[in-house]
Amino acid sequence: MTATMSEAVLRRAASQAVLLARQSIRRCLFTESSPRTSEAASITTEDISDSEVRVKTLQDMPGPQGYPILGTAPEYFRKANRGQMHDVQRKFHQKYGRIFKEKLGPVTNVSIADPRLVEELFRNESKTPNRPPYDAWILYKEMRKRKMGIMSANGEEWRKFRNVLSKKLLKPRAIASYMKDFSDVGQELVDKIRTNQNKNEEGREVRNLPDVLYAWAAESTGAMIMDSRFGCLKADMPEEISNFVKAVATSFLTGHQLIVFANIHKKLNTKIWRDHVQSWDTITEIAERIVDRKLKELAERNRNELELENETGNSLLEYLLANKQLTTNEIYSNLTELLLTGVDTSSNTLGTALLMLAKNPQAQEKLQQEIDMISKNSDISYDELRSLQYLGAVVKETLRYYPTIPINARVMDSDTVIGGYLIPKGTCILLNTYTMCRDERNFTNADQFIPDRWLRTEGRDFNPFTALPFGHGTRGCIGRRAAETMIYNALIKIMQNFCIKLTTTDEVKPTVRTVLTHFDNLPIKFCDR
Ligand code: HEM
Repeated sequence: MTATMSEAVLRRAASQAVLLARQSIRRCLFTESSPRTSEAASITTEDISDSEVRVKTLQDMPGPQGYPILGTAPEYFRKANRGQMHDVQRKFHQKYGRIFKEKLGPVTNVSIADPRLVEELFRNESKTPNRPPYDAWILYKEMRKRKMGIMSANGEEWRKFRNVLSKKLLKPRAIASYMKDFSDVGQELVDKIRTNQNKNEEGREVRNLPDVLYAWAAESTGAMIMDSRFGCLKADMPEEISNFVKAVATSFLTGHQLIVFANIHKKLNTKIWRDHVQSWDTITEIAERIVDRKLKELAERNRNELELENETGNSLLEYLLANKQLTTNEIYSNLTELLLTGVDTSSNTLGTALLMLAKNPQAQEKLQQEIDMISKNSDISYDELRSLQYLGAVVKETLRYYPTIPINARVMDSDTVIGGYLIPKGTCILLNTYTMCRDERNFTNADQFIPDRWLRTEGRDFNPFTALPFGHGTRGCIGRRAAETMIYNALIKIMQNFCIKLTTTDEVKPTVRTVLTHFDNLPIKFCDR
């Protein structure tokens, strides 16, 4: 027991654990709406042993010893493990079990990889959950005196942003209004793929495919967030926009390099830090220019008319400007953070989905058959899109097989019991989505790509807390609906035009730099259908 934990806290925690154990048994045995899992369904009172009910402390928790002062940090920097944080964590879980602790320098993190523990964590969340701060973003914002946005803010400030933005981003009707844009951008992606195909090959590779997918994501997200068509996929893309797209990519890459020791990089003014600052400056400047242009345009329109429309009809930007709950500076910062978050995640998810389809020709054929049922020449509605079951299953299976965010995280804002351990307030808990999704105990044939497992007819037999690629709860991904809608639209257009094939038989390994990416090696080619 650590000195900082009072008896009262421990007693409260112990009774919390007993209560949780009882609730968990009751839920599993009697509640229809609880996650149905073969494992959970077979839990009995005997499974909750005495040792689980008696609360333990962090000191009792297993975990790697690590090196003096540095802890396990060197493990992640070893050559073989670089960019493989998801796999290092998986191996630690294989050795130490479903919950372990590790010291990274002076900080102790806890990792979990069991859907029941994930559920426990989410059920204990406060109304304003926190993820670990993205230090590089925070340092930049402090330096330039910029406001935080939905990604970087915490507490009541975050809640205000979330409430305002959810009204537009989480409502199906609001997302449905972007269908035309997403479909048009999907067509532009197909055109760009054709332009960039190497002309002398049959089944052609595409030059700079990751950049093309990045540009697609910037164009789709921009259309939704900024109410602007940037022209990222056009041959005559303006230089300003080209710099903008590059800046978005640089900001994420350098942001990842700055995950550790961001403050030291800032103090020493290293190249990584300077590039990071430069990319944020570019993004902010362009984002602010777009918002200002819209503000001017709106000032010339009838406000009452605008306020009436703003629930569904108007774009996100018009809605934010009309509803006035956020200041102009808050709008700048929120739109920029939405754009930054949306582009990296969506482009990499689409890239990985294409790779999985290339690797699994049968799944690709089945998807093409479903898509061929819809007319090539008429616009598809949002409801029709959501009814394409196999398309949804392919994207879900891609995100299970290679979750784009392989490790989610929370910083608990009160002492919490998870898995029978009292975890002190302020501890960072890593939720290992990748590890859980590749665990045979959670998914049958976990190392195989089987979209059919997501079809309603297949009687899903896994715990929904195992595969949460968009996170969960009030802090879960606010762009989920938008991301799915833009990815579905892009896949429809691609499948209508091309068959995708692998260009290598070698093993293709992803790397993790906050997002899991195949952009360092995406060996696929596009053959005309
Ligand atoms: C397939 C693509 C995407 C994936 C896999 C993804 C995944 C995630 C995950 C795992 C989180 C953390 C959730 C949590 O903490 O529980 C998250 C948060 C977030 N995502 Fe996404 N995301 C995607 C696309 C997008 C898009 C397109 C946008 C913007 C339009 C977006 C905006 C955000 C924001 C703003 C947050 C922070 C929400 C908050 O703190 O309240 N995401 N995303």
